[in-house]
Amino acid sequence: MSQSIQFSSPSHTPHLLHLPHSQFNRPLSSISFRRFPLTTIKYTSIRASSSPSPSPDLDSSSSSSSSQVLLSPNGTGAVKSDERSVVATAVTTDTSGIEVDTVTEAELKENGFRSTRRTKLICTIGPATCGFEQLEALAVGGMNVARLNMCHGTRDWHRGVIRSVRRLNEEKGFAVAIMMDTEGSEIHMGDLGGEASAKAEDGEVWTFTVRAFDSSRPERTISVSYDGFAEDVRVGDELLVDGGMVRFEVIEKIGPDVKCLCTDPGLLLPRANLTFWRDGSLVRERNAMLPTISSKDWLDIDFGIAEGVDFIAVSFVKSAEVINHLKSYLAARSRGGEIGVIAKIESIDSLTNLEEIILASDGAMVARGDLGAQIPLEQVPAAQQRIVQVCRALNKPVIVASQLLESMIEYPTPTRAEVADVSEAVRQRSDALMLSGESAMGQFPDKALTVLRTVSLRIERWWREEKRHESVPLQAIGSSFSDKISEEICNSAAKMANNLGVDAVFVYTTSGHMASLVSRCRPDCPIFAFTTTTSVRRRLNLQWGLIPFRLSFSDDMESNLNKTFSLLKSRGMIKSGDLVIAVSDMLQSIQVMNVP
Ligand SMILES: Nc1ncnc2c1ncn2[C@@H]1O[C@H](COP(=O)(O)OP(=O)(O)O)[C@@H](O)[C@H]1O
Ligand SMILES: C=C(OP(=O)(O)O)C(=O)O
Ligand SMILES: [K+]
Ligand SMILES: [Mg+2]
Repeated sequence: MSQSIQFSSPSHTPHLLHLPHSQFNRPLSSISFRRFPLTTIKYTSIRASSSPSPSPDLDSSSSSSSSQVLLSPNGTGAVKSDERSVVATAVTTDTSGIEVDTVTEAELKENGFRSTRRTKLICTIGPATCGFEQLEALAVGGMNVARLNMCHGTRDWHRGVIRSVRRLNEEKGFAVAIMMDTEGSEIHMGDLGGEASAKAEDGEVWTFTVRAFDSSRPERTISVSYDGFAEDVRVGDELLVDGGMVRFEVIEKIGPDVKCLCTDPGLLLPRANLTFWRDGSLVRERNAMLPTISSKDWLDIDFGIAEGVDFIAVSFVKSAEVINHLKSYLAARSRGGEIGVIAKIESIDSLTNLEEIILASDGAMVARGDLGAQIPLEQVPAAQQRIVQVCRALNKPVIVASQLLESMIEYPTPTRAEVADVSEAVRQRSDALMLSGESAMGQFPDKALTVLRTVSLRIERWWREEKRHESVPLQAIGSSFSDKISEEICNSAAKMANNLGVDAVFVYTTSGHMASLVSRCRPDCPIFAFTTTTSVRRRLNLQWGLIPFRLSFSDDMESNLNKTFSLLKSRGMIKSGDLVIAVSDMLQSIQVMNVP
């Protein structure tokens, strides 16, 4: 038997209360069935109530699916190494209509709902991880999103990776999303003529030049991407490579060549970012002249649209304007709202305009690599906390990125300080953590991912054991009345979930919005998000606590629940007696019930 609260309007005939049904007639503990008063609130529109059968996703991964197909996500929890052997196959059973990746299935069966990982994991794909088997190992290890940094590699190379990830999703039932990260027009070094790195020693004089090389790179010479470089720098400026990992002082300018003395030695990596400082401040005039999205970036964006990426992360965002521009560009060229725009917060301007940028975006990234080159390092932790809080308040997913496990590029074990940094990001309840060089070109990509996964799980459990339910009041964000109702429903459902100790919140959502509202509350239990399209399912894979499933459903909640229970039960992913709260954005309702 279920207990429900429902909101309805005169223009919409709700399915009233969910009366006991043959499938729901287990008494809910000792509480006798009682109808909650039906709250009738007048408003003109109920989102999605008029479109109970959303158009099917055109994505190839869904084309073979029947209307009953239910897909479960990957990487929601820990994967023991001995499970890897069983993980390889997607299970498709025509009779039951279920398709599910065995990682999630095994996880839910063995450890129950509580053990699922809430913090999402992003891996930058590079030479160390671009093969199909390597990508599969990452998916099995918990990768929710694969990031492609357009600063590196050719479009053909990126296309190969995108197609491999898509194939992995189709063949193994994963829901790994793809995030394309733009190069941006910031100044960076050339590609070192094919060398993996170059060592700059203390006291050496190097030449930074805008000249192109005909053949191989002359010794101690670095090409620079920006034509105005030699004109803009001055003798005495400090040149920071890769956010200060290596430092030089400008000592002489000779036409297109700039002679620089190495003051902090280190490894120069291909296409590393360059910033310059004068009298203790970042030189920014030059940046203001350059477009946030360069002409090369626009071509990459067209490529991303054509290849169907799920997110575009925009480097060096300065204002909301560029985000709005890109969003209208995408709306005109890709199927409605299918590509999420992530603002990378990595410049002083982006901090100044933080709220408006985040409001305009579909999410943000704390891009600590470049941010740490633009503001003093000791200010980065406070900036991180502020960005995470603003994203939470405005209900946008937030990614903490760069150097989380930097030492694991070379070593199989992280430093204690790195573990503490990962823990802090998890404790701040950020949606996702990101690996960069650790997974792109490091020696231990799978181990680095395992560290993120195990540390996330442990810190999340610790949080729950300490019963640190969120006491932070969440500001109201909905603009329409219908949105406000959805928000109140999700806030209440999350609170009820914590107070009643339910096993899971089920959310039925066509656009994904309702699921993100539940995620925003960071409830104690996992959130099963049922959505009708594979593209929404993949995008939800970036958000905290959401286990996104694809399922075709109607606006009849009782039949949706029946269908979900029987599909999940038949695969052993839930069991009779589990306590569930269900919310839906078609019928704005909250129901509490035991799984029959
Ligand atoms: N697609 C790629 N091809 C080759 N190398 C890559 C690729 N993506 C990332 N890398 C390597 O991984 C390093 C870390 O990645 P990332 O942090 O995304 O780039 P960056 O250091 O340029 O900001 C890069 O410096 C580069 O050496
Ligand atoms: C994630 C970042 O951007 P990129 O790796 O593209 O420089 C960063 O600067 O931290
Ligand atoms: K980039
Ligand atoms: Mg950056």
